[in-house]
Amino acid sequence: MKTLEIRNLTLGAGRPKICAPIVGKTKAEILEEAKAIYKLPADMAEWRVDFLQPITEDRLDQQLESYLDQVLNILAALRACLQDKPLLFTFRTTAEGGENALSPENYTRLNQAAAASTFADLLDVEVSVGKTWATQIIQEAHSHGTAVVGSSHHFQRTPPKGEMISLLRNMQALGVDISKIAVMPSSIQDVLTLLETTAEMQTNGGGPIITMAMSSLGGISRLAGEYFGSAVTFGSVSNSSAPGQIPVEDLNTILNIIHSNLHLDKK
Ligand SMILES: O=C1C[C@@](O)(C(=O)O)C[C@@H](O)[C@@H]1O
Repeated sequence: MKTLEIRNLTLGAGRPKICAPIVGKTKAEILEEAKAIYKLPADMAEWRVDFLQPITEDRLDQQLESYLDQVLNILAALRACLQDKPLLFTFRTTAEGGENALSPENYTRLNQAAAASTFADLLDVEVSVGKTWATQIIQEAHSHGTAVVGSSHHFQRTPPKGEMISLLRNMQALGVDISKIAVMPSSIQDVLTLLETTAEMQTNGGGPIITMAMSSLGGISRLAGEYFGSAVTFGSVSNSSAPGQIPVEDLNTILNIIHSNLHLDKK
């Protein structure tokens, strides 16, 4: 599998990297969470921008300019706070399980502004925004040296394996650097389908992928990335950003045990 270098991290090789989401509603809360993450064994942080209390909650699209100023101001402060830890910028839309919504045009403008600031190392781009918009974001991100995580979230179900593979491959064809899929399992068979998809993608030669089955039923998928081929696992700090996330410190312990166990045969 191709790997991706982000600052001091190699994504797609060795132990999965731990990403801690920041879900504060205000600048003060956001920076407090970033300070806590800086001290934890998290390899990187994700700012879930959709959790930020917008200037006028229901009229985000109309207030875009001031919203962009607010976001970029916080992004600069986050960059300083996290120092060398890579930062993923994510606006998760309500349609994909997030806390806020933007028109496709404004979603594109927000992500392009974040890329142009160069404060974030990676941008999460929901491919459901459409090929034209996604391509514009990816091009802008790459022109500033910002990597892109293509994403697709299924909070109601686990799609069949063929559908998940097509989704992940289509993201790769769009030119993203990492492709991610999150699904909701309703049985252990769904979790196995997700793991099987991950293992199959690992051998297809594309870039790194990130997969998870949400809720406690899917817990194993957040731990077993080194076996099946998921490059990053999201772990909670005080509040989680999705069902089933495991606290960062527990994740670190378990991932380390799995990693050393996997290398026992080589000793
Ligand atoms: O896409 C993901 C994965 C996630 O939904 C999870 O299930 O851990 C958590 C989100 O914050 C992140 O953007």
